[in-house]
Amino acid sequence: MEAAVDISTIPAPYGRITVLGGGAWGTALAVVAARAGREVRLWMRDARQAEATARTRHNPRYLRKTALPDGLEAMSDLAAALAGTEAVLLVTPSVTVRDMAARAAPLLPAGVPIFVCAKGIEAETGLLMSQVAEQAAPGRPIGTVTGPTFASETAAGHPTAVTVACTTGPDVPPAQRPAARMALSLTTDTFRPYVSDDLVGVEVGGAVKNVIAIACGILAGAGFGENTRAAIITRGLDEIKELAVRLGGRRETVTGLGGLGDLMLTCSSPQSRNFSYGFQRGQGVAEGAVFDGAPVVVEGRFNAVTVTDLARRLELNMPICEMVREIVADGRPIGEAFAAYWSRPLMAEPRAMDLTFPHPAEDAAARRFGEMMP
Ligand SMILES: NC(=O)C1=CN([C@@H]2O[C@H](COP(=O)(O)OP(=O)(O)OC[C@H]3O[C@@H](n4cnc5c(N)ncnc54)[C@H](OP(=O)(O)O)[C@@H]3O)[C@@H](O)[C@H]2O)C=CC1
Ligand SMILES: O=C(CO)COP(=O)(O)O
Repeated sequence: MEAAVDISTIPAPYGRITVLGGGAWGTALAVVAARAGREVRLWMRDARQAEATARTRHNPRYLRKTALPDGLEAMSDLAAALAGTEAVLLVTPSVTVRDMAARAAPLLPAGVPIFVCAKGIEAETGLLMSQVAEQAAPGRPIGTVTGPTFASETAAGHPTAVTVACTTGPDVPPAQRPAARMALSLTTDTFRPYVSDDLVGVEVGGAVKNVIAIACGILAGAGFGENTRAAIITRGLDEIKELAVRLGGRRETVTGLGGLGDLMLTCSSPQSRNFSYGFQRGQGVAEGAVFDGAPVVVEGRFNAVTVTDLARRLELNMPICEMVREIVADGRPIGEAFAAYWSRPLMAEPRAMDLTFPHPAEDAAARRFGEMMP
């Protein structure tokens, strides 16, 4: 006989969810939540875009082919979007998270959780996105939904898995914890969330992988193949792990969906804006001419600086992120920056062995890469 399920252990999904940000990922998450049976309000800052979305049932600017399901309402009035909501997904670029959370806070009752889905680290403070939201909208659980998720594939119904993590009060039973409730609230036949209690670990993965993806893009654009990509992904994972652990996250979280999963996706697909930005730079396209000058959200370009600022403060060695910073922020020629990265002293894997030797072919590397890369 099958064991009876104790229904007190099953989380209650949220009834109404508000998504702040009508870009590609905000629209995709709103579609997922509506498909999962939630009543969804999708807030976008542009009134004309919201009106057209509501009228045509398609977002005219992002994921244009995706028909919006019943139960999803688009609007530009922030107070109306947040009225009566039970949980918020904040899905605007990382530089806007503090402002958006502060605008939402007075319109949200205490206790309504905010899940920040932007990937990054704040420039002025070195804080993770959940920590930024916690400061700007205190008095509520703060979490994230993250993982290897291209918006267009999620919206098209490709099987997609994410990690959901959230702060929780000490006495909250497992089924009432916001991460579990949000995971259930977003579950559909094709969208499968996992729950994590390591918010720091999953967020560090999301912030740093975009910088590593730029490095992979640059090297692919310069003509290097899969050996090089695998090396950068693996050494990039090591940088993510070091930062996550230093900030209080757990080592094993880094090999989950929000770490290795997202790193693999972003580092190996031209669909990624970060990879694609890097690819164009690696082919010799000048900084201002990438994406023909269009204002595309490339989080890693900005976060190469925020991540390395934080690493420097923590005295943590993150050489791939430093190389990307030199190229995208300091304007160092790619060949020179890569040669310097590649011909650093030889060392041990793992870092704990603490072993280094001078690189015997440093000058040859500088000549080779300096000649063949822009
Ligand atoms: N796209 C993806 O596959 C995924 C993206 N993410 C993350 O989600 C975040 C958002 O990315 P994504 O949706 O793809 O980006 P998009 O460029 O597709 O959309 C950005 C959205 O944010 C809005 N926005 C920009 N600035 C502001 C502001 N100051 N105040 C309010 N709204 C603003 C834009 O409005 P407008 O159109 O009016 O400019 C637009 O609706 C990023 O951190 C990204 O890394 C995470 C997982 C997957
Ligand atoms: O975060 C993403 C996939 O998980 C989207 O990556 P890009 O921002 O590089 O397109």
